[in-house]
Amino acid sequence: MKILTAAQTRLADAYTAEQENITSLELMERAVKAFLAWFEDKFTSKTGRPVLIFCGPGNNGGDGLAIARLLHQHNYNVQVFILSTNGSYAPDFKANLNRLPEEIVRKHLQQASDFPEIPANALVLDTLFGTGLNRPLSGFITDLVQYINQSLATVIAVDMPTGLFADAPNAPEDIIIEADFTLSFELPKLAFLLPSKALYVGEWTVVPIGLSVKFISQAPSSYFYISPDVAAAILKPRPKYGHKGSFGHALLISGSYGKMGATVLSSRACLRSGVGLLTVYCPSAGYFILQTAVPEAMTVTDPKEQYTSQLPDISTYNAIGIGPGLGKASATHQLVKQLLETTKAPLVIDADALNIISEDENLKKSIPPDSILTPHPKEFERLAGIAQNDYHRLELLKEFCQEHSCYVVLKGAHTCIGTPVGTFYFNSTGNPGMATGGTGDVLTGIITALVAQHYSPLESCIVGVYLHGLAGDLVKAEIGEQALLASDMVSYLGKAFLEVQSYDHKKKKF
Ligand SMILES: NC(=O)C1=CN([C@@H]2O[C@H](COP(=O)(O)OP(=O)(O)OC[C@H]3O[C@@H](n4cnc5c(N)ncnc54)[C@H](OP(=O)(O)O)[C@@H]3O)[C@@H](O)[C@H]2O)[C@@H](O)CC1
Ligand SMILES: [K+]
Repeated sequence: MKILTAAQTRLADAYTAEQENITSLELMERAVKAFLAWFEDKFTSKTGRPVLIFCGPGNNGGDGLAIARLLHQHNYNVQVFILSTNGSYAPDFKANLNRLPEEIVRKHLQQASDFPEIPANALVLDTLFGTGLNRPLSGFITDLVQYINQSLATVIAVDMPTGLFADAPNAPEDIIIEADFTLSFELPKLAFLLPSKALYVGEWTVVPIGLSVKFISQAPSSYFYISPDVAAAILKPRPKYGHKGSFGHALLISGSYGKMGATVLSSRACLRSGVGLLTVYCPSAGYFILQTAVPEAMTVTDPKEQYTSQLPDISTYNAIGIGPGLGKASATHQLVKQLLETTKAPLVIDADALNIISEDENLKKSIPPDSILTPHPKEFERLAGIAQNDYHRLELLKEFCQEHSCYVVLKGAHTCIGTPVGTFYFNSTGNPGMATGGTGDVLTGIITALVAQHYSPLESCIVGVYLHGLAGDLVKAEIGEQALLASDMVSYLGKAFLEVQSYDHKKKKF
Protein backbone atom coordinates (compact mmCIF):
# COMPACT_ATOMS: atom_id res chain seq x y z
CA MET A 1 0.00 0.00 0.00
CA LYS A 2 1.39 3.36 -1.00
CA ILE A 3 1.65 6.26 1.43
CA LEU A 4 0.83 9.64 -0.11
CA THR A 5 1.54 13.13 1.17
CA ALA A 6 -1.27 15.41 2.35
CA ALA A 7 -0.95 17.37 -0.92
CA GLN A 8 -1.20 14.18 -2.99
CA THR A 9 -4.23 13.07 -0.97
CA ARG A 10 -5.99 16.32 -1.83
CA LEU A 11 -5.22 15.72 -5.51
CA ALA A 12 -6.48 12.13 -5.21
CA ASP A 13 -9.74 13.47 -3.74
CA ALA A 14 -10.17 15.94 -6.58
CA TYR A 15 -9.18 13.42 -9.29
CA THR A 16 -11.62 10.81 -7.93
CA ALA A 17 -14.50 13.28 -7.79
CA GLU A 18 -13.79 14.40 -11.36
CA GLN A 19 -13.41 10.88 -12.77
CA GLU A 20 -16.53 9.60 -11.09
CA ASN A 21 -18.43 12.77 -11.90
CA ILE A 22 -19.38 13.35 -8.28
CA THR A 23 -19.06 16.46 -6.16
CA SER A 24 -16.54 16.78 -3.33
CA LEU A 25 -19.59 16.88 -1.04
CA GLU A 26 -20.62 13.44 -2.27
CA LEU A 27 -17.09 12.16 -1.69
CA MET A 28 -17.24 13.56 1.82
CA GLU A 29 -20.51 11.70 2.36
CA ARG A 30 -18.79 8.49 1.27
CA ALA A 31 -15.98 9.16 3.75
CA VAL A 32 -18.30 9.82 6.68
CA LYS A 33 -20.37 6.72 5.92
CA ALA A 34 -17.16 4.70 6.10
CA PHE A 35 -16.41 6.41 9.40
CA LEU A 36 -19.90 5.60 10.70
CA ALA A 37 -19.56 1.89 9.91
CA TRP A 38 -16.32 1.74 11.90
CA PHE A 39 -17.69 3.88 14.73
CA GLU A 40 -20.92 1.91 15.18
CA ASP A 41 -18.96 -1.29 15.29
CA LYS A 42 -16.81 0.09 18.09
CA PHE A 43 -19.18 2.31 20.07
CA THR A 44 -22.82 1.29 19.98
CA SER A 45 -25.45 4.03 20.51
CA LYS A 46 -27.09 1.77 23.12
CA THR A 47 -24.56 2.85 25.73
CA GLY A 48 -25.99 6.37 25.63
CA ARG A 49 -22.51 7.91 25.85
CA PRO A 50 -22.65 11.57 24.78
CA VAL A 51 -20.80 12.32 21.53
CA LEU A 52 -19.15 15.76 21.47
CA ILE A 53 -17.98 16.77 18.01
CA PHE A 54 -15.49 19.63 17.68
CA CYS A 55 -15.49 21.06 14.15
CA GLY A 56 -12.89 23.23 12.44
CA PRO A 57 -13.60 25.50 9.45
CA GLY A 58 -12.34 23.25 6.64
CA ASN A 59 -13.36 19.93 5.16
CA ASN A 60 -12.29 18.09 8.30
CA GLY A 61 -14.91 20.16 10.14
CA GLY A 62 -17.28 19.38 7.25
CA ASP A 63 -16.73 15.70 7.98
CA GLY A 64 -17.58 16.39 11.62
CA LEU A 65 -20.90 18.05 10.73
CA ALA A 66 -21.84 15.24 8.35
CA ILE A 67 -20.91 12.67 11.00
CA ALA A 68 -23.09 14.54 13.51
CA ARG A 69 -26.07 14.23 11.16
CA LEU A 70 -25.52 10.50 10.58
CA LEU A 71 -24.92 9.72 14.26
CA HIS A 72 -28.09 11.67 15.17
CA GLN A 73 -30.02 9.54 12.66
CA HIS A 74 -28.59 6.47 14.38
CA ASN A 75 -29.84 7.61 17.78
CA TYR A 76 -26.59 8.86 19.26
CA ASN A 77 -26.71 11.76 21.70
CA VAL A 78 -24.75 14.33 19.64
CA GLN A 79 -23.52 17.84 20.45
CA VAL A 80 -21.64 20.01 17.97
CA PHE A 81 -19.03 22.67 18.77
CA ILE A 82 -17.87 24.91 15.95
CA LEU A 83 -14.57 26.75 16.05
CA SER A 84 -15.01 30.44 15.40
CA THR A 85 -12.13 31.58 13.23
CA ASN A 86 -11.12 34.74 11.44
CA GLY A 87 -10.93 32.76 8.21
CA SER A 88 -13.86 31.58 6.15
CA TYR A 89 -15.58 28.21 6.23
CA ALA A 90 -15.10 25.70 3.39
CA PRO A 91 -18.05 25.27 0.98
CA ASP A 92 -18.62 21.65 2.02
CA PHE A 93 -18.52 22.71 5.66
CA LYS A 94 -21.30 25.22 4.95
CA ALA A 95 -23.33 22.67 2.97
CA ASN A 96 -23.18 20.22 5.87
CA LEU A 97 -24.00 22.93 8.39
CA ASN A 98 -27.16 23.64 6.39
CA ARG A 99 -28.02 19.93 6.48
CA LEU A 100 -27.52 19.61 10.23
CA PRO A 101 -30.86 18.71 11.88
CA GLU A 102 -32.14 21.51 14.09
CA GLU A 103 -32.52 19.23 17.12
CA ILE A 104 -28.74 18.85 17.36
CA VAL A 105 -27.31 21.19 19.99
CA ARG A 106 -24.59 23.37 18.44
CA LYS A 107 -22.44 26.06 19.90
CA HIS A 108 -19.73 28.38 18.54
CA LEU A 109 -16.47 28.50 20.46
CA GLN A 110 -14.74 31.87 20.57
CA GLN A 111 -12.88 31.79 23.86
CA ALA A 112 -11.95 29.39 26.64
CA SER A 113 -15.08 30.31 28.67
CA ASP A 114 -17.17 28.81 25.84
CA PHE A 115 -15.63 25.36 26.25
CA PRO A 116 -18.24 22.77 27.22
CA GLU A 117 -17.91 20.44 30.16
CA ILE A 118 -16.61 17.13 28.81
CA PRO A 119 -18.03 14.19 30.81
CA ALA A 120 -15.60 11.38 31.53
CA ASN A 121 -17.77 8.90 29.64
CA ALA A 122 -18.06 11.12 26.54
CA LEU A 123 -16.81 10.25 23.09
CA VAL A 124 -15.01 13.29 21.67
CA LEU A 125 -14.64 13.50 17.91
CA ASP A 126 -11.74 15.65 16.82
CA THR A 127 -12.69 17.16 13.46
CA LEU A 128 -10.88 20.45 13.97
CA PHE A 129 -8.16 20.08 11.33
CA GLY A 130 -7.07 17.22 9.12
CA THR A 131 -4.65 17.05 6.22
CA GLY A 132 -5.19 20.79 5.51
CA LEU A 133 -3.13 21.82 8.55
CA ASN A 134 -0.52 24.21 7.12
CA ARG A 135 1.08 25.66 10.27
CA PRO A 136 1.36 24.73 13.94
CA LEU A 137 -1.69 25.43 16.07
CA SER A 138 -1.64 28.71 17.96
CA GLY A 139 -3.68 30.93 20.28
CA PHE A 140 -7.12 29.92 21.39
CA ILE A 141 -7.09 26.65 19.40
CA THR A 142 -4.18 25.34 21.48
CA ASP A 143 -6.25 26.05 24.62
CA LEU A 144 -9.06 23.97 23.18
CA VAL A 145 -6.74 21.10 22.23
CA GLN A 146 -5.17 21.10 25.69
CA TYR A 147 -8.62 21.22 27.26
CA ILE A 148 -9.65 18.14 25.25
CA ASN A 149 -6.38 16.36 26.08
CA GLN A 150 -6.91 16.95 29.79
CA SER A 151 -10.40 15.47 29.75
CA LEU A 152 -11.02 11.85 30.72
CA ALA A 153 -13.15 11.27 27.63
CA THR A 154 -12.29 8.89 24.80
CA VAL A 155 -10.90 10.99 21.95
CA ILE A 156 -11.35 9.90 18.34
CA ALA A 157 -9.47 11.82 15.66
CA VAL A 158 -11.06 11.90 12.24
CA ASP A 159 -8.48 11.48 9.46
CA MET A 160 -5.64 13.11 11.50
CA PRO A 161 -5.16 14.16 15.12
CA THR A 162 -5.47 17.95 15.02
CA GLY A 163 -2.11 19.72 15.05
CA LEU A 164 -0.12 16.76 13.70
CA PHE A 165 1.45 17.22 10.28
CA ALA A 166 0.79 14.23 8.03
CA ASP A 167 4.26 14.10 6.52
CA ALA A 168 6.50 16.78 8.04
CA PRO A 169 8.13 17.21 11.44
CA ASN A 170 6.32 18.95 14.28
CA ALA A 171 8.34 21.05 16.71
CA PRO A 172 8.64 19.52 20.21
CA GLU A 173 6.54 22.35 21.65
CA ASP A 174 3.64 21.91 19.22
CA ILE A 175 0.26 21.30 20.79
CA ILE A 176 -1.43 18.26 19.26
CA ILE A 177 -4.56 16.24 20.01
CA GLU A 178 -3.74 13.04 21.89
CA ALA A 179 -6.25 10.66 20.38
CA ASP A 180 -7.16 7.26 21.72
CA PHE A 181 -8.22 6.28 18.21
CA THR A 182 -7.59 7.73 14.78
CA LEU A 183 -9.81 6.73 11.89
CA SER A 184 -8.20 7.82 8.66
CA PHE A 185 -9.40 7.76 5.07
CA GLU A 186 -8.07 5.45 2.37
CA LEU A 187 -4.32 5.42 3.12
CA PRO A 188 -2.21 5.65 6.27
CA LYS A 189 -0.32 8.89 6.76
CA LEU A 190 3.45 8.76 7.20
CA ALA A 191 3.22 10.30 10.68
CA PHE A 192 1.19 7.28 11.90
CA LEU A 193 4.21 5.04 11.38
CA LEU A 194 6.74 7.06 13.35
CA PRO A 195 7.50 6.14 16.99
CA SER A 196 7.26 9.64 18.47
CA LYS A 197 3.78 10.17 17.03
CA ALA A 198 2.14 7.18 18.72
CA LEU A 199 1.02 9.35 21.65
CA TYR A 200 -1.08 11.49 19.32
CA VAL A 201 -2.39 8.89 16.90
CA GLY A 202 -3.38 6.18 19.37
CA GLU A 203 -4.81 3.04 17.78
CA TRP A 204 -5.24 3.87 14.12
CA THR A 205 -7.37 2.35 11.41
CA VAL A 206 -7.72 3.15 7.73
CA VAL A 207 -11.05 2.77 5.93
CA PRO A 208 -11.34 2.75 2.14
CA ILE A 209 -13.43 5.54 0.60
CA GLY A 210 -12.94 4.54 -3.03
CA LEU A 211 -10.24 7.03 -4.04
CA SER A 212 -9.04 6.46 -7.61
CA VAL A 213 -6.85 3.34 -7.82
CA LYS A 214 -5.33 4.74 -11.01
CA PHE A 215 -4.35 8.00 -9.33
CA ILE A 216 -2.82 6.24 -6.36
CA SER A 217 -0.87 3.73 -8.47
CA GLN A 218 0.57 6.51 -10.64
CA ALA A 219 1.38 8.93 -7.82
CA PRO A 220 5.12 9.02 -7.10
CA SER A 221 6.01 8.00 -3.56
CA SER A 222 8.99 6.62 -1.67
CA TYR A 223 6.89 5.29 1.21
CA PHE A 224 4.99 2.02 1.36
CA TYR A 225 2.98 0.16 3.97
CA ILE A 226 3.37 -3.63 3.90
CA SER A 227 -0.22 -4.79 3.62
CA PRO A 228 -1.07 -8.54 3.56
CA ASP A 229 -1.47 -8.64 -0.23
CA VAL A 230 2.14 -7.51 -0.70
CA ALA A 231 3.56 -10.32 1.44
CA ALA A 232 1.19 -12.85 -0.14
CA ALA A 233 2.19 -11.85 -3.67
CA ILE A 234 5.89 -12.44 -2.92
CA LEU A 235 5.69 -15.82 -1.23
CA LYS A 236 6.19 -18.60 -3.79
CA PRO A 237 4.73 -22.12 -3.46
CA ARG A 238 7.32 -24.90 -3.04
CA PRO A 239 7.62 -26.81 -6.31
CA LYS A 240 6.44 -30.43 -6.22
CA TYR A 241 9.80 -31.82 -7.33
CA GLY A 242 11.82 -29.56 -5.08
CA HIS A 243 14.48 -31.17 -2.87
CA LYS A 244 16.49 -29.80 0.00
CA GLY A 245 19.04 -28.42 -2.44
CA SER A 246 16.34 -26.33 -4.14
CA PHE A 247 15.70 -24.35 -1.00
CA GLY A 248 19.20 -23.22 -0.32
CA HIS A 249 21.92 -23.91 2.20
CA ALA A 250 22.26 -21.22 4.85
CA LEU A 251 25.17 -20.62 7.21
CA LEU A 252 24.58 -18.97 10.54
CA ILE A 253 27.64 -17.58 12.34
CA SER A 254 26.40 -17.00 15.85
CA GLY A 255 26.86 -17.40 19.58
CA SER A 256 29.33 -16.90 22.39
CA TYR A 257 29.57 -18.22 25.95
CA GLY A 258 26.26 -17.50 27.73
CA LYS A 259 24.51 -16.44 24.55
CA MET A 260 23.97 -19.72 22.75
CA GLY A 261 20.24 -19.22 23.22
CA ALA A 262 20.37 -16.57 20.49
CA THR A 263 21.89 -19.15 18.16
CA VAL A 264 19.24 -21.72 19.02
CA LEU A 265 16.41 -19.25 18.38
CA SER A 266 17.90 -17.98 15.15
CA SER A 267 18.59 -21.52 13.88
CA ARG A 268 15.12 -22.76 14.68
CA ALA A 269 13.54 -19.72 12.99
CA CYS A 270 15.73 -20.28 9.93
CA LEU A 271 14.67 -23.93 9.69
CA ARG A 272 11.00 -23.04 10.27
CA SER A 273 11.21 -20.60 7.36
CA GLY A 274 11.71 -23.18 4.67
CA VAL A 275 15.49 -23.33 4.22
CA GLY A 276 16.77 -26.58 2.66
CA LEU A 277 19.86 -26.98 4.84
CA LEU A 278 21.32 -25.07 7.73
CA THR A 279 24.87 -25.14 9.04
CA VAL A 280 25.63 -23.31 12.26
CA TYR A 281 29.13 -22.07 13.02
CA CYS A 282 29.60 -21.39 16.73
CA PRO A 283 32.19 -21.54 19.55
CA SER A 284 32.96 -25.07 20.65
CA ALA A 285 31.00 -24.55 23.89
CA GLY A 286 27.90 -24.48 21.71
CA TYR A 287 28.37 -27.89 20.12
CA PHE A 288 26.23 -30.03 22.45
CA ILE A 289 23.67 -27.27 22.90
CA LEU A 290 23.09 -26.98 19.17
CA GLN A 291 23.15 -30.68 18.44
CA THR A 292 20.59 -31.26 21.17
CA ALA A 293 18.34 -28.23 20.77
CA VAL A 294 18.38 -28.05 16.97
CA PRO A 295 19.06 -31.55 15.62
CA GLU A 296 18.00 -30.49 12.10
CA ALA A 297 21.01 -28.15 11.86
CA MET A 298 24.59 -29.21 11.14
CA THR A 299 27.05 -27.76 13.61
CA VAL A 300 30.62 -26.71 12.86
CA THR A 301 32.64 -25.37 15.75
CA ASP A 302 35.39 -22.80 16.14
CA PRO A 303 38.60 -23.84 17.94
CA LYS A 304 37.81 -21.28 20.65
CA GLU A 305 35.49 -22.43 23.35
CA GLN A 306 33.77 -19.15 24.25
CA TYR A 307 33.70 -17.10 21.05
CA THR A 308 34.24 -17.43 17.32
CA SER A 309 37.70 -16.54 16.06
CA GLN A 310 38.18 -17.95 12.56
CA LEU A 311 36.11 -17.71 9.45
CA PRO A 312 35.15 -21.21 8.28
CA ASP A 313 35.00 -22.27 4.63
CA ILE A 314 32.11 -20.17 3.29
CA SER A 315 32.28 -21.15 -0.35
CA THR A 316 29.19 -23.34 -0.55
CA TYR A 317 26.41 -21.32 1.04
CA ASN A 318 23.50 -19.47 -0.57
CA ALA A 319 23.16 -17.03 2.33
CA ILE A 320 25.09 -16.22 5.49
CA GLY A 321 23.52 -14.78 8.63
CA ILE A 322 25.90 -13.37 11.22
CA GLY A 323 25.49 -11.70 14.59
CA PRO A 324 23.02 -13.21 17.09
CA GLY A 325 24.82 -13.67 20.42
CA LEU A 326 28.16 -13.23 18.66
CA GLY A 327 29.95 -11.11 21.26
CA LYS A 328 32.66 -8.61 20.40
CA ALA A 329 35.94 -10.44 21.08
CA SER A 330 38.80 -9.00 19.02
CA ALA A 331 39.23 -12.30 17.19
CA THR A 332 35.54 -12.14 16.28
CA HIS A 333 36.18 -8.64 14.94
CA GLN A 334 38.77 -10.20 12.60
CA LEU A 335 36.29 -12.88 11.56
CA VAL A 336 33.70 -10.23 10.64
CA LYS A 337 36.32 -8.28 8.67
CA GLN A 338 37.36 -11.36 6.72
CA LEU A 339 33.76 -12.30 6.05
CA LEU A 340 32.88 -8.85 4.67
CA GLU A 341 35.96 -8.86 2.46
CA THR A 342 35.68 -12.37 1.05
CA THR A 343 32.06 -13.48 0.94
CA LYS A 344 30.38 -14.20 -2.35
CA ALA A 345 27.17 -15.26 -0.62
CA PRO A 346 24.65 -12.57 0.38
CA LEU A 347 24.82 -11.48 4.03
CA VAL A 348 22.28 -10.84 6.75
CA ILE A 349 24.05 -8.86 9.47
CA ASP A 350 22.63 -8.46 12.98
CA ALA A 351 23.37 -7.61 16.60
CA ASP A 352 27.06 -7.77 17.65
CA ALA A 353 28.19 -8.08 14.03
CA LEU A 354 26.60 -4.64 13.53
CA ASN A 355 28.21 -3.31 16.69
CA ILE A 356 31.61 -4.54 15.49
CA ILE A 357 31.06 -2.85 12.12
CA SER A 358 29.94 0.42 13.68
CA GLU A 359 33.22 0.65 15.63
CA ASP A 360 35.34 0.59 12.50
CA GLU A 361 34.82 2.97 9.54
CA ASN A 362 36.78 0.65 7.25
CA LEU A 363 34.44 -2.23 8.02
CA LYS A 364 31.47 -0.03 7.19
CA LYS A 365 33.02 0.67 3.81
CA SER A 366 33.44 -3.04 3.13
CA ILE A 367 29.79 -4.00 3.66
CA PRO A 368 29.09 -5.96 0.44
CA PRO A 369 26.40 -4.47 -1.82
CA ASP A 370 22.90 -5.88 -1.31
CA SER A 371 23.65 -6.96 2.27
CA ILE A 372 20.74 -6.85 4.72
CA LEU A 373 21.37 -5.20 8.10
CA THR A 374 18.83 -5.65 10.89
CA PRO A 375 19.59 -3.09 13.63
CA HIS A 376 17.33 -1.97 16.47
CA PRO A 377 17.27 1.83 16.91
CA LYS A 378 20.30 1.90 19.24
CA GLU A 379 22.37 -0.27 16.88
CA PHE A 380 21.29 1.95 14.00
CA GLU A 381 22.36 5.02 15.95
CA ARG A 382 25.82 3.47 16.41
CA LEU A 383 26.01 2.80 12.69
CA ALA A 384 24.60 6.00 11.24
CA GLY A 385 24.57 8.65 13.96
CA ILE A 386 22.08 10.25 16.33
CA ALA A 387 18.78 11.41 14.81
CA GLN A 388 17.19 14.68 15.91
CA ASN A 389 13.69 13.32 15.26
CA ASP A 390 11.87 10.56 13.40
CA TYR A 391 12.06 12.33 10.04
CA HIS A 392 15.77 12.91 10.48
CA ARG A 393 16.14 9.19 11.27
CA LEU A 394 14.51 8.38 7.93
CA GLU A 395 16.99 10.73 6.25
CA LEU A 396 19.90 8.95 7.97
CA LEU A 397 18.44 5.62 6.93
CA LYS A 398 18.19 6.73 3.32
CA GLU A 399 21.74 8.08 3.28
CA PHE A 400 23.16 4.95 4.90
CA CYS A 401 21.40 2.57 2.49
CA GLN A 402 22.43 4.63 -0.52
CA GLU A 403 26.04 5.04 0.59
CA HIS A 404 26.49 1.33 1.31
CA SER A 405 24.08 -0.03 -1.35
CA CYS A 406 22.44 -2.09 1.35
CA TYR A 407 19.06 -2.83 2.89
CA VAL A 408 18.47 -1.82 6.48
CA VAL A 409 15.65 -3.34 8.50
CA LEU A 410 15.22 -0.77 11.26
CA LYS A 411 13.32 -2.66 13.94
CA GLY A 412 10.47 -1.04 15.86
CA ALA A 413 6.68 -0.93 16.25
CA HIS A 414 6.41 -0.34 12.50
CA THR A 415 9.72 -1.84 11.40
CA CYS A 416 11.03 0.23 8.49
CA ILE A 417 13.01 -1.25 5.60
CA GLY A 418 15.34 1.21 3.87
CA THR A 419 16.65 0.38 0.40
CA PRO A 420 19.58 1.49 -1.79
CA VAL A 421 17.15 3.34 -4.08
CA GLY A 422 15.77 5.52 -1.31
CA THR A 423 12.42 3.82 -0.74
CA PHE A 424 10.94 2.85 2.64
CA TYR A 425 8.64 -0.04 3.54
CA PHE A 426 6.85 0.02 6.90
CA ASN A 427 5.61 -3.22 8.44
CA SER A 428 2.00 -3.65 9.47
CA THR A 429 2.27 -6.69 11.76
CA GLY A 430 3.61 -7.13 15.28
CA ASN A 431 2.80 -5.98 18.80
CA PRO A 432 4.49 -4.66 21.96
CA GLY A 433 4.76 -8.21 23.37
CA MET A 434 7.60 -8.70 20.91
CA ALA A 435 9.76 -6.19 22.78
CA THR A 436 11.49 -9.07 24.58
CA GLY A 437 14.85 -10.83 24.30
CA GLY A 438 15.44 -13.09 21.34
CA THR A 439 12.83 -11.79 18.90
CA GLY A 440 15.55 -10.09 16.85
CA ASP A 441 17.45 -13.39 16.61
CA VAL A 442 14.29 -14.97 15.25
CA LEU A 443 14.04 -12.28 12.56
CA THR A 444 17.65 -12.86 11.48
CA GLY A 445 16.92 -16.57 11.09
CA ILE A 446 13.79 -15.94 9.01
CA ILE A 447 15.42 -13.44 6.65
CA THR A 448 18.54 -15.61 6.23
CA ALA A 449 16.30 -18.54 5.25
CA LEU A 450 14.43 -16.44 2.68
CA VAL A 451 17.64 -15.11 1.11
CA ALA A 452 18.99 -18.69 0.92
CA GLN A 453 15.80 -19.63 -0.95
CA HIS A 454 16.69 -17.06 -3.61
CA TYR A 455 14.20 -14.38 -2.70
CA SER A 456 15.65 -10.97 -3.59
CA PRO A 457 16.96 -8.88 -0.68
CA LEU A 458 13.90 -6.62 -0.74
CA GLU A 459 11.49 -9.58 -0.97
CA SER A 460 13.29 -11.29 1.90
CA CYS A 461 13.04 -8.17 4.05
CA ILE A 462 9.36 -7.55 3.28
CA VAL A 463 8.18 -11.13 3.77
CA GLY A 464 10.57 -11.62 6.69
CA VAL A 465 9.33 -8.71 8.78
CA TYR A 466 5.71 -9.43 7.88
CA LEU A 467 5.89 -13.12 8.90
CA HIS A 468 7.86 -12.27 12.03
CA GLY A 469 5.23 -9.75 13.19
CA LEU A 470 2.39 -12.05 12.19
CA ALA A 471 3.86 -14.92 14.22
CA GLY A 472 4.01 -12.47 17.15
CA ASP A 473 0.37 -11.50 16.60
CA LEU A 474 -0.69 -15.15 16.50
CA VAL A 475 1.09 -15.79 19.81
CA LYS A 476 -0.54 -12.70 21.29
CA ALA A 477 -3.97 -13.97 20.26
CA GLU A 478 -3.30 -17.13 22.30
CA ILE A 479 -1.48 -15.92 25.41
CA GLY A 480 -1.37 -12.10 25.31
CA GLU A 481 1.62 -9.79 25.18
CA GLN A 482 3.26 -10.18 28.58
CA ALA A 483 3.94 -13.92 28.37
CA LEU A 484 5.08 -13.86 24.74
CA LEU A 485 8.50 -15.46 24.22
CA ALA A 486 10.71 -15.43 21.16
CA SER A 487 10.57 -19.24 21.10
CA ASP A 488 6.74 -19.06 20.97
CA MET A 489 7.10 -16.98 17.82
CA VAL A 490 9.21 -19.71 16.23
CA SER A 491 6.45 -22.21 17.05
CA TYR A 492 3.89 -20.01 15.29
CA LEU A 493 5.90 -19.39 12.14
CA GLY A 494 4.15 -22.29 10.42
CA LYS A 495 0.73 -20.75 11.08
CA ALA A 496 2.03 -17.38 9.89
CA PHE A 497 3.14 -18.95 6.59
CA LEU A 498 -0.25 -20.66 6.25
CA GLU A 499 -2.06 -17.38 6.86
CA VAL A 500 -0.06 -15.52 4.22
CA GLN A 501 -0.52 -18.37 1.74
CA SER A 502 -4.28 -18.39 2.28
CA TYR A 503 -4.64 -14.72 1.34
CA ASP A 504 -7.44 -14.34 -1.16
CA HIS A 505 -6.41 -11.63 -3.61
CA LYS A 506 -9.96 -11.31 -4.95
CA LYS A 507 -11.62 -10.89 -1.60
CA LYS A 508 -8.60 -9.01 -0.26
CA LYS A 509 -8.60 -10.89 3.04
CA PHE A 510 -7.20 -13.98 4.64
N1 LIG B 1 -11.41 16.89 -0.18
C1 LIG B 1 -12.30 15.88 -0.08
O1 LIG B 1 -13.04 15.64 -1.01
C2 LIG B 1 -12.36 15.09 1.14
C3 LIG B 1 -11.71 15.54 2.30
N2 LIG B 1 -11.89 14.95 3.44
C4 LIG B 1 -11.56 15.63 4.69
O2 LIG B 1 -11.02 16.89 4.43
C5 LIG B 1 -9.85 17.11 5.21
C6 LIG B 1 -8.97 18.07 4.54
O3 LIG B 1 -9.73 19.22 4.40
P1 LIG B 1 -9.09 20.63 4.13
O4 LIG B 1 -8.13 20.53 3.03
O5 LIG B 1 -10.20 21.57 3.96
O6 LIG B 1 -8.28 20.88 5.45
P2 LIG B 1 -8.63 20.98 7.01
O7 LIG B 1 -7.74 20.04 7.65
O8 LIG B 1 -10.07 20.87 7.27
O9 LIG B 1 -8.12 22.43 7.41
C7 LIG B 1 -8.14 23.47 6.48
C8 LIG B 1 -8.52 24.75 7.15
O10 LIG B 1 -7.70 24.98 8.25
C9 LIG B 1 -7.04 26.25 8.16
N3 LIG B 1 -5.81 26.05 8.84
C10 LIG B 1 -4.77 25.24 8.51
N4 LIG B 1 -3.86 25.18 9.50
C11 LIG B 1 -4.34 25.95 10.51
C12 LIG B 1 -3.88 26.29 11.79
N5 LIG B 1 -2.72 25.82 12.28
N6 LIG B 1 -4.60 27.11 12.56
C13 LIG B 1 -5.77 27.59 12.11
N7 LIG B 1 -6.27 27.32 10.91
C14 LIG B 1 -5.57 26.50 10.10
C15 LIG B 1 -7.06 26.57 6.70
O11 LIG B 1 -7.23 27.92 6.44
P3 LIG B 1 -6.11 29.02 6.33
O12 LIG B 1 -6.16 29.70 7.66
O13 LIG B 1 -4.79 28.37 6.05
O14 LIG B 1 -6.56 29.91 5.22
C16 LIG B 1 -8.36 25.91 6.26
O15 LIG B 1 -9.46 26.74 6.53
C17 LIG B 1 -9.27 15.73 5.35
O16 LIG B 1 -8.41 15.64 6.45
C18 LIG B 1 -10.53 14.92 5.52
O17 LIG B 1 -10.94 14.99 6.88
C19 LIG B 1 -12.74 13.80 3.50
O18 LIG B 1 -14.01 14.29 3.71
C20 LIG B 1 -12.71 13.00 2.23
C21 LIG B 1 -13.14 13.83 1.11
K1 LIG C 1 -8.93 15.90 13.04
